[in-house]
Amino acid sequence: MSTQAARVLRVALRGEGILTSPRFNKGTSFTVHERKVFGLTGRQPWHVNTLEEQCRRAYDQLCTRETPIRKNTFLQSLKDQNWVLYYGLISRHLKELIPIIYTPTQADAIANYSHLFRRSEGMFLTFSNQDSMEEDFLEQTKGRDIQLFVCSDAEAILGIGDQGVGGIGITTAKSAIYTLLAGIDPSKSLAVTLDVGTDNEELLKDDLYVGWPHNRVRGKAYDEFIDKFVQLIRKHHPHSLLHFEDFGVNNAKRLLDVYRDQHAVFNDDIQGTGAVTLAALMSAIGVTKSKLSDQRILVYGAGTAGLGVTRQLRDAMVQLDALAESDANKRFYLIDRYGLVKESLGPKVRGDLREYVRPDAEWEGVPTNDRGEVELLEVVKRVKPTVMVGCSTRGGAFTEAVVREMAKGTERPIIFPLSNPSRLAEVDPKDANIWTDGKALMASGSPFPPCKNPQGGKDYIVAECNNALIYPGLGYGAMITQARSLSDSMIIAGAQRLASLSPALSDPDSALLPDFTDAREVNTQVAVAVAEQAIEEGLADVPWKKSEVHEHIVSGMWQPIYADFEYDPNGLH
Ligand SMILES: NC(=O)C1=CN([C@@H]2O[C@H](COP(=O)(O)OP(=O)(O)OC[C@H]3O[C@@H](n4cnc5c(N)ncnc54)[C@H](O)[C@@H]3O)[C@@H](O)[C@H]2O)C=CC1
Ligand SMILES: CC(=O)C(=O)O
Ligand SMILES: [Mg+2]
Repeated sequence: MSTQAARVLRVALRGEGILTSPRFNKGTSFTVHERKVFGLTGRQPWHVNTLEEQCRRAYDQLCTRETPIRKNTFLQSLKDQNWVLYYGLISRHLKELIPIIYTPTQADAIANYSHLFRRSEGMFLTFSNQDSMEEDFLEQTKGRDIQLFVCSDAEAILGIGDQGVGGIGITTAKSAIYTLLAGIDPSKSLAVTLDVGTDNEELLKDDLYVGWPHNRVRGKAYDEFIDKFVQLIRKHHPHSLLHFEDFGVNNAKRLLDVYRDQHAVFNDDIQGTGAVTLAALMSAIGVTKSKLSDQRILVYGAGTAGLGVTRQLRDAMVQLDALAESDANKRFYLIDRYGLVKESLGPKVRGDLREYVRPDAEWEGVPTNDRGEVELLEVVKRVKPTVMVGCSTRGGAFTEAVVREMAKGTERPIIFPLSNPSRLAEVDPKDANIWTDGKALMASGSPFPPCKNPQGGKDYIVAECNNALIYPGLGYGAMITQARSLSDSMIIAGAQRLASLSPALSDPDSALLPDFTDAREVNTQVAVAVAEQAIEEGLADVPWKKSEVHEHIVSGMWQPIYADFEYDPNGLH
């Protein structure tokens, strides 16, 4: 039982004020005593409901909404009304409802943000208003103990690209996942959209677009705007964690590198995706009984996530298999929109991919397309990859020919189509399962149904390899220890802990990662590993021994349970 059940909060709001505050509203669950004290007796029907009853009613209402996007809108509206009920309901139906509030459905909600708009949530910092940025920032944060900022400039939302101000929908979703899976108190986190304009012509043409209708600001002016925001966080919330989400490929890694020595910052698409993919791969090589450094890894889509995955796997080969970094780099074959990343592409290749550029000599005699590029199928034929990871946003790119070719070169092809939402997955796991005769070991970015075993026997559960399975724990482990930074070793510790929880460890025919039904327990374990590592490395700012970490992690988690309220004019509001 949570310690929070017996919590008493002193609250300054009364009447309509408390009923319209999603943080404090309990709807029909206000007690008779609270109704008297807070002026609610005449504002509520007579019956006092339990949270359980409220959840049943809300679930019945949700079930009348027939499409995922209508369910998403219903849940958003519930979140605007009552946080405990919203989180309580989703916690009771985690596996069913995470795809509604997160990928894949949230992608549609974001793409239609200006048309679905009812009420704003989070903080909107707009380029054209930057002269008053500090004032606007303090309006929402002054006196609040904000421990987590989740921000996006919305240039690369999931796989659906530039979504302008609609990108607030990814930061609110990622914040909600922090609460659901790592118990972050929703009053202590803030979702922020950094509206620097958009290059999405559809949005710019739309007269209902609610963001700043201007082309994306870039270069020095962009950097100064972002810096202004980061310096506000450093000044007013020095111990908070700053989570970057879905920035464009030219900014994501660059901003992480600029700020990681100044503040505890985390880029989910780079570090979270890298960590969850490392865990899935460790689990897969447990099945194939091989080492990380034995793999030939093809990464299709060398953008933010592709590079994040490559670096994380490379660093793990160095740290866990004692490979020299230059040798580890050679285990990777990167493909982007211009084909294989190789020497003769010259300046077409982004600077941060340099370490993985393949020498031209290695590709002499290999057929190229009209533009002289080496395409995916030819790379597969030549390299015989043991692992193929997709982060390209190209739905269906792992064709039947590609997958069958891969299966010729390796006994158990490891195939991770990570692009979101579901329609952008590089291959539907059901097809890859058939084309490999059930041999493929798979994990996907969005949820997919289990695959039938072509030989009969039990279905193959496709693990959901989404950073949401690990980032809440990575972030919470850093936050609770007030770590000065989220180090690479803390991330590897989290990934190893996640891999140790894989069902495939005890049964090689099972999923490569734990199921999302268990995602809260999984993230708790990840947070413990991260916090222990922070203490070990001297990065933590708490006087705990490692043996005390678990207790602190669990007792620090917010639970969707109603506290008892007392009225206090100087209390919370
Ligand atoms: N499963 C997970 O946890 C995560 C999944 N993702 C997904 O990965 C995908 C990519 O995301 P980001 O890296 O943030 O985007 P990004 O835009 O930085 O990267 C996409 C890369 O794919 C390349 N690309 C485009 N067309 C291609 C083609 N035909 N062949 C090869 N490469 C091609 C682009 O040039 C770019 O470098 C998205 O669908 C996103 O939802 C991203 C983060 C986490
Ligand atoms: C999962 C995630 O972070 C993405 O698709 O961008
Ligand atoms: Mg993302």
